[in-house]
Parts: sequence; structure tokens; C-alpha cells
Amino acid sequence: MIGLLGGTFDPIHFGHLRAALDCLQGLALDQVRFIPLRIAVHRPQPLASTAQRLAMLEAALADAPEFVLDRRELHRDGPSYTLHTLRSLRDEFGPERPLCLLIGADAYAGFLQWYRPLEILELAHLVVMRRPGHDPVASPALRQLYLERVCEEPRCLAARAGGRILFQTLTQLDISSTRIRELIAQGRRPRYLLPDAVLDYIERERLYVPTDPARSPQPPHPNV
Ligand SMILES: Nc1ncnc2c1ncn2[C@@H]1O[C@H](COP(=O)(O)OP(=O)(O)OP(=O)(O)O)[C@@H](O)[C@H]1O
Ligand SMILES: O=C(O)c1ccc[n+]([C@@H]2O[C@H](COP(=O)([O-])O)[C@@H](O)[C@H]2O)c1
Repeated sequence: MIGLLGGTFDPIHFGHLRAALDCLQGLALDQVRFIPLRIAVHRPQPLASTAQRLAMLEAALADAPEFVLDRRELHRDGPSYTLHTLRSLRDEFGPERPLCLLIGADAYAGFLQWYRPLEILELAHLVVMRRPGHDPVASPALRQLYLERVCEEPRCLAARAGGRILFQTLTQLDISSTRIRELIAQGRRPRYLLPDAVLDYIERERLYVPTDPARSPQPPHPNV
């Protein structure tokens, strides 16, 4: 089984990495593919450039052979729809291989508003990762879909190529890219929330630092 973690990764952090590891181990996945989007369809575009987000992912994934950096959305024109990504993955891995789309509870809440969600479910399973501060509040339609597709054990995912929904238990880390960007904008260092190599890169590139000093409410502090 292959895990797929799509995201903006602006920047990548330990919330992504630990969640991917918990899914890898908990579901006995062969690998987790990190798939950075190029053009977001559902949120403002990332602050860091595509090249910068890619460099941060390369730094974060360098020592983890089961984590694969998948650049296919970056090479595709137009909005980065997950359905198109899954079709391309199906072409590569064939019709039988179980594909597990790993999504946080926040993303899952809006799943039925994605582009052709039921076609997505024809191509992959959904693995929902609980996330602090994001209780899985389901609309009646999403609740109905869940009841039709629920799967309580990894074995049930392994038995088919896609179409099921499983809630995966994982280490709860209250870390988000938004929080990291906010800390940096306030002149604070987001240490221990993301790999040092990623933080070094952010600081070298002066990423997420407001260009207008009037927008920075606190003076920079070297160690906080
Ligand atoms: N701490 C976390 N725990 C579990 N899942 C997470 C965590 N952080 C991100 N995810 C999930 O990883 C995927 C990619 O997330 P994304 O790159 O948007 O990070 P983010 O921290 O949510 O970013 P932002 O704060 O900019 O929205 C999404 O499905 C998201 O729900
Ligand atoms: O295809 C869609 O319609 C769609 C709508 C919302 C989100 N997604 C994907 O969901 C993944 C997580 O999104 P985000 O905002 O948490 O980075 C990312 O790979 C997005 O491309 C996809």
C-alpha cells in the first residue's frame, strides 16, 4: 500500500513528518509520497516559491528512505487537483495497488467540496488523520459517506485498491505551517516545530519575514 500526503508544505514541519510516520507504521505502508501542490485550488497561494518549498522538502526528507518526494503536481500546468494526481499515480502503479490518501481532519471536513470527490474515492482510500484543534465535524452528507465507506482495520484497506475511509490514530502534534509563519513574522524562532535543516534554510532565505518592518510587532530575539 502506498500513502500519499499532498500539501502546501509552506513550510513542511514535524506535524507532517510524524503523521506520515505514524501512518507508515500503523497501516504497514510501503512508502509515503509527499506531493507538494503547485497551484492551490482551495486557499491562498503559498508565500514561499515552488523552488523554496521543494528545497525545504528535500532537506526534511533526506534521511528517510520510506518517504518519497513526488514532484508530479509541480510539473503539471493548471490547478493542482487531487483527482488528476491520482489518475497519474494509477497510470504509474496500476489498477490494483491500494493507494491511501492521507488527509488531516481539517482537510477532510471540506472533502465533499473538492473537485469530484467520489471519483477520488474510486481511485484511492481516504485515511483521516486527527489533528489537535480540528475536531472531525462532518456535514450530514459527509457523515453518510463515512457510514457507507467506513473501514476500521488496515486489513480492509489492503484488500482493495480504494474506496474506503479509515480514521488513523496518530501522535497529536499541534503544529501548523500557519503558526510557524506567524512566529517568524513576529521575529521569533520556531525551533523544535520543524527540522533544523528546514529552519536553517528559512533563515538563509529570509522566508516569512515581513518586508514592511511596521508589520513586525516584536523585535527579533536570537533564541526564542
Ligand atoms: N500537525 C498535523 N497533524 C496531522 N495532520 C497534519 C498536521 N499538519 C498538517 N497536516 C495535514 O497535512 C496535509 C498538508 O498540510 P499543509 O501543508 O496544508 O500544512 P498545514 O500545517 O495545515 O498548513 P497551513 O497552516 O498553511 O494551512 C493536510 O492534509 C493537513 O491536514
Ligand atoms: O482537488 C481538490 O479539489 C482539492 C481541494 C482541497 C485540497 N486538496 C488537496 O488536499 C491536500 C491538502 O491541502 P492543504 O490545504 O492542507 O495543503 C493538498 O494536496 C491539496 O491539493 C485538493
